[in-house]
Amino acid sequence: MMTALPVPTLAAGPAGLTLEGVALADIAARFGTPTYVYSRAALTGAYQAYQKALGMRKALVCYAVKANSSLGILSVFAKLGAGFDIVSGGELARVLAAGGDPGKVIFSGVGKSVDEMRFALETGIGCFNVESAAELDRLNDVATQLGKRAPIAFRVNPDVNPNTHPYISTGLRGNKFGVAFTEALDLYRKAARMPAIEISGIDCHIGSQLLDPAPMAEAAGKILGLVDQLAREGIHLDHIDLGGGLGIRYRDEEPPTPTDYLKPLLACFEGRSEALCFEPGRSLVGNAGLLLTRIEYLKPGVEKNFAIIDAAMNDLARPALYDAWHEIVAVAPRELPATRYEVVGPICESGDFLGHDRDLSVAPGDLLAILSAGAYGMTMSSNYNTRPRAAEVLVDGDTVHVIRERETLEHLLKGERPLP
Ligand SMILES: Cc1ncc(COP(=O)(O)O)c(C=O)c1O
Ligand SMILES: N[C@@H](CCCC[NH3+])C(=O)O
Repeated sequence: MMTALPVPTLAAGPAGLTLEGVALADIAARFGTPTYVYSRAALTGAYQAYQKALGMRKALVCYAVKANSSLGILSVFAKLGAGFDIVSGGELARVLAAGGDPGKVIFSGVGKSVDEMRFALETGIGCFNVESAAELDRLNDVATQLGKRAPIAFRVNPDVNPNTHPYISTGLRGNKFGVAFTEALDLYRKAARMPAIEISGIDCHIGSQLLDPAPMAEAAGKILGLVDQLAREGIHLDHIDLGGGLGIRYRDEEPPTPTDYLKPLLACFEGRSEALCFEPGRSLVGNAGLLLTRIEYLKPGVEKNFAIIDAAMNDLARPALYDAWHEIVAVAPRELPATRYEVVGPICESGDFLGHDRDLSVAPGDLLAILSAGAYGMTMSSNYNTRPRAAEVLVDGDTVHVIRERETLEHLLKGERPLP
């Protein structure tokens, strides 16, 4: 059964589940619960799968920081030589604090503020992915004031349906992201005349949790047509950024490997001189992490039985937000017939569930592992119900590093004051 689980370094041992050989029960005893637990070997393996798929191609993998922005995770990728895709000044500060190379940073996002542009220009980031005409004007002004030139790519919206959840699809005409395909040529012409703008590339990202390479290959074909048209006008690009989006297995999905996903894209760019760039998030971290939690109570109900755990929607929002499925397994299943449970947290919302109808052989106090929680888990967590956020640890062979201490109530109340 364990080989069917999506976390590559998770295994069943005599003392229950282990990650890279370290017992999850020991981690819970040392650090408490709820705790996010990551595997360095799994992070490294996921990054290397991209490197292998890219082979000798001139290419840069820019990890999408929004998927998991903890310094410990960023430092693993920085040491591997990755670039970073950021969407805020805060994410840039994190990349720098983790030892990332600013020259390998690309800055995406539809709402860059003047302060964020200034910070990024002063830091010397690799490229701004510009998402509107107004942003281009603002960037030209800010760079002029600083006496700098801003390297840019336009994020072009190719109007391709990625066949994913509507909340995480970004490349359709009706989305807020990027500049319209039909508008792109004129914007490049305008940018080419701006003194503080340096045209560097083109970018496109159509959505997340993609399980089929075909929509991205269609988008790449459209982008390529634009690149050639620009070249005919004397506007030559150094790089082509094909975004992120490759999906992972949460339940029974069969996502392509990076090699299979990139194959049709690389075929499009065969023999071309531009560097390629990718912005994967979920596929680098999603299955390298799990959320370790303890059952507080088992509560039989009239219609359903509830397993009430010490993690909640504030720790992992994806089930409540997207009705997303995360596999939930007992760390040390009991010799009991399985009971069907609603796995829920302590928050005062009926939407506070981590999983519906899960068959578990457990008793109160037992540990559960909520799998595939490495991406968009901690980064989307909150303090709702004044709940301190979970700790995070990273397993690295025999060593378990605390990469984020559990929040305390002092952290939560800091900066607030009652009226005098
Ligand atoms: C601009 C941009 N790049 C990269 C990503 C990373 O996507 P994923 O985590 O699906 O690889 C996202 C999120 O969808 C994004 O908005
Ligand atoms: N937050 C989403 C992914 C959004 C991707 C960001 N562009 C998720 O948890 O699946």
